[in-house]
Amino acid sequence: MISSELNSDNNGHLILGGVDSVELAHKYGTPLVVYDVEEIRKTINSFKSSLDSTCLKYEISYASKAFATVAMYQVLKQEKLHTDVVSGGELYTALKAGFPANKISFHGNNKSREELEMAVDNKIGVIILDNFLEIKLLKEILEEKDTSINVMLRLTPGISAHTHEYIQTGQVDSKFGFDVQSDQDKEALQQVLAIPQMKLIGIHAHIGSQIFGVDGFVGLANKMVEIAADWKKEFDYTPQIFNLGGGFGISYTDEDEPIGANVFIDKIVSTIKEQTKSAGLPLPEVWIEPGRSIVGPAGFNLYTVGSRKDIPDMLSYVNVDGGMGDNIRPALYQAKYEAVVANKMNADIDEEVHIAGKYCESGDILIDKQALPKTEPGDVIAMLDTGAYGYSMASNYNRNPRPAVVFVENGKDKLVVKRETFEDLTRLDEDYI
Ligand SMILES: Cc1ncc(COP(=O)(O)O)c(C=O)c1O
Ligand SMILES: N[C@@H](CCCC[NH3+])C(=O)O
Repeated sequence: MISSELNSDNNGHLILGGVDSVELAHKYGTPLVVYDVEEIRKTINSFKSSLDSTCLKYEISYASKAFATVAMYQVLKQEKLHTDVVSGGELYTALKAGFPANKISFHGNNKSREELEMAVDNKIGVIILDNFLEIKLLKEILEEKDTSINVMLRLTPGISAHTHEYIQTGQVDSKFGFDVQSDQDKEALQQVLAIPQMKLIGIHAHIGSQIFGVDGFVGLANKMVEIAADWKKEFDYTPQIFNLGGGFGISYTDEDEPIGANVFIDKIVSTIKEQTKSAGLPLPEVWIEPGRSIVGPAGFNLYTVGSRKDIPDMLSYVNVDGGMGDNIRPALYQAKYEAVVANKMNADIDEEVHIAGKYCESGDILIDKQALPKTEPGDVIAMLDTGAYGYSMASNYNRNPRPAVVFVENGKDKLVVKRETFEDLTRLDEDYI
């Protein structure tokens, strides 16, 4: 979200979902994570309408690692989306939220026996198999329980997306999936086809996250058709679903130029249509797994300004009451963000500063250089586009409690995750002496 697109009232207060963000900061305290739910729904609908126009069968499976709480799964359920989970914890949260089990995909490069059993017992929609041990474990579980389940194979297609190396996943040297270059995909296919309790419904690949170019997705679509054609010829098996993962980039600063969902989808689908036609394959169902693009722009982290350090001839540090514990991304990926002063939206820009967190790490700088009006202790800073991989990657570093989360929509606010307390921090600790 570009700061010029933000709404403010006559008092110069930032308005989120029809609610005064400064009042939210006072009511719930800071740091506070706020989601504009209408923004989430709008993005979901734009994915839906782009996919509707392709006339293909499709599913949008929200990647819940981007932000997974009971309330979020309830919104997804209301919007009739699928979701993907990557751990027993995400699966538990989705089920606890009443999210339909048959719309859940389970990912992960090292799912435990317990996690696989949990997925089988709850009859989830599909397990996305990632490695040979998992095929063996799942086979044992299905035999023991005398039941069956849908599976897909996650393939490593050998495609490098242009993004931060920590969030690339499709290149050959990746911990995820069956390597296509060395024919692990064919070995996995043969193993799965020989297990009557596993119903292989499709193939999956995910090339990375925060991707701006369509080339990687077009390359992936081509590769999937190539793989499917190969499998048909050698094994007489044709996957009915192509799941192309997520990774659609968003704009954190004006350096980022995201391509609309419609452009990605148009390119992916037209490639699949052309290539399957020339390979003599039926049109598959297309699944995508957007995470960041659905929740990223809808999220805002609110902080209160505290101390300040001015150094001659250098940028000043404006220190806030949160930091890397509620948003690790700047420290981990050198991710860039923008911020505004939520109670001074109409004030003139006065200076450029570092916005620093309160954690005991020199690297805990939320924004390296931000133009702001002159700030004072007590001002509320709103960091924009923090909705993906912010709260979901939060930690208790320095024994700071994790923030509360509030949903806003149509002028109403609702606390959806309570702020952690100091008691929560010691709840699992045991005495030693
Ligand atoms: C398998 C898989 N699907 C979907 C996603 C979601 O990606 P993004 O949040 O970039 O859309 C990820 C994360 O990179 C992933 O690993
Ligand atoms: N956590 C990453 C993206 C997730 C990658 C998941 N495969 C980020 O914050 O950008």
